[in-house]
Amino acid sequence: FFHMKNKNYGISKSHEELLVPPMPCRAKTNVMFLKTHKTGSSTVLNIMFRFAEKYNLTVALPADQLFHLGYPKTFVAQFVEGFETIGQNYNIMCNHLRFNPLEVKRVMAANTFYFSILRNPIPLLESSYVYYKNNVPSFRSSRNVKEFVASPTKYYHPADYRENIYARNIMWFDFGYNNNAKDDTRYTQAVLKEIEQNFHLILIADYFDESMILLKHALCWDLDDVIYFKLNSRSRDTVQTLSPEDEERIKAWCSLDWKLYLHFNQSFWRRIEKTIGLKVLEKEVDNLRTRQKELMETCLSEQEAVRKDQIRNRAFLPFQSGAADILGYNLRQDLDNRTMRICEKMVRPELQYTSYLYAVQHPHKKRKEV
Ligand SMILES: Nc1ncnc2c1ncn2[C@@H]1O[C@H](COP(=O)(O)OS(=O)(=O)O)[C@@H](OP(=O)(O)O)[C@H]1O
Repeated sequence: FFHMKNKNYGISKSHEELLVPPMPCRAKTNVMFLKTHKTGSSTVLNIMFRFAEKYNLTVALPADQLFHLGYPKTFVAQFVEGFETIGQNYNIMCNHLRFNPLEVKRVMAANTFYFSILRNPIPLLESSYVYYKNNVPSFRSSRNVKEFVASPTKYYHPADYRENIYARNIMWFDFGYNNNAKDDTRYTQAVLKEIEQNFHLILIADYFDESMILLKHALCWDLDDVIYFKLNSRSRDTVQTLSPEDEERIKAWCSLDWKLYLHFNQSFWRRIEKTIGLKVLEKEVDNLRTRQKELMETCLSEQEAVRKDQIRNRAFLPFQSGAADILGYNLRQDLDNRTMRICEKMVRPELQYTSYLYAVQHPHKKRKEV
């Protein structure tokens, strides 16, 4: 896995790069991704699964018929298929789980790289509302997201805390903390510090391409490893609009997530400045988008995601939920076998990919039914 860290920069090098000779680095293959909800995390999971396949890595997959690692229960090692025999020898872990560092460390090697992704809590709550409309009591009992955020306590009751996790500070919850905790500075500072200690990198979904470049550098991966097609997005007509007042209400209602987001958004940009710099970032983001466009032209019949009822092959139909129309892709039918394999991986939704890898890694177990 050795290659030069700067090999994808192209011909024109920045002043800084010429002064600092590129350091050889080794691609990290022990990686844990905390998959947060409605943050672009299915797109990241697809990147992780493709990397795992490329290098024949062992993935810590959910046991038996589950598609998540025990979520919303706090993670324990027994949620991983084969843990009793495989022990602390997994390379990749990226299915949904509620973070619990000591138990995750029982599964992942000591030199594992930990990262996660956050999204602005305002579009996140709207996305969550539409997606979990039928599952979450406080969403079910309100007419739309505007009505919910106008007076959340009218719909959000302590008796339903467990079912209501998607309605308040969901990222805080995914990281393993109490999403109904009092927003007290000493407490939030302590949590932020703990997350900083547990994770090597926190990405920001609102700057997804910049995040992929930072990830590529941190992991010493190739550009092609972080090329993606956007997965799990909604048709525009299932997105509900929010006013500036609604946005302020969400910041107050999800204040723990808001603090989390502000903190790591700042450290994300500081990290970029300190490592690759904005100039290199911009150039690499351009490269990523060019490569992504090329691959979309190669792989797809339509050059974009299509609505659920337009997806021809049901094997590529993403899981549908709530009031959302989750988009997917149609592959071109004239692809040669090798290209077809590459393209299939790019568009394979989370559940189908989890089931497929499970069948490959645990051939004697019953396949997960999607
Ligand atoms: N590349 C990229 N850039 C920006 N945003 C992206 C990207 N990929 C996915 N998304 C958006 O993320 C939302 C889906 O998130 P998840 O995949 O984490 O959802 S899930 O919890 O696994 O169901 C979903 O948001 P909404 O469309 O607002 O619902 C996706 O559109």
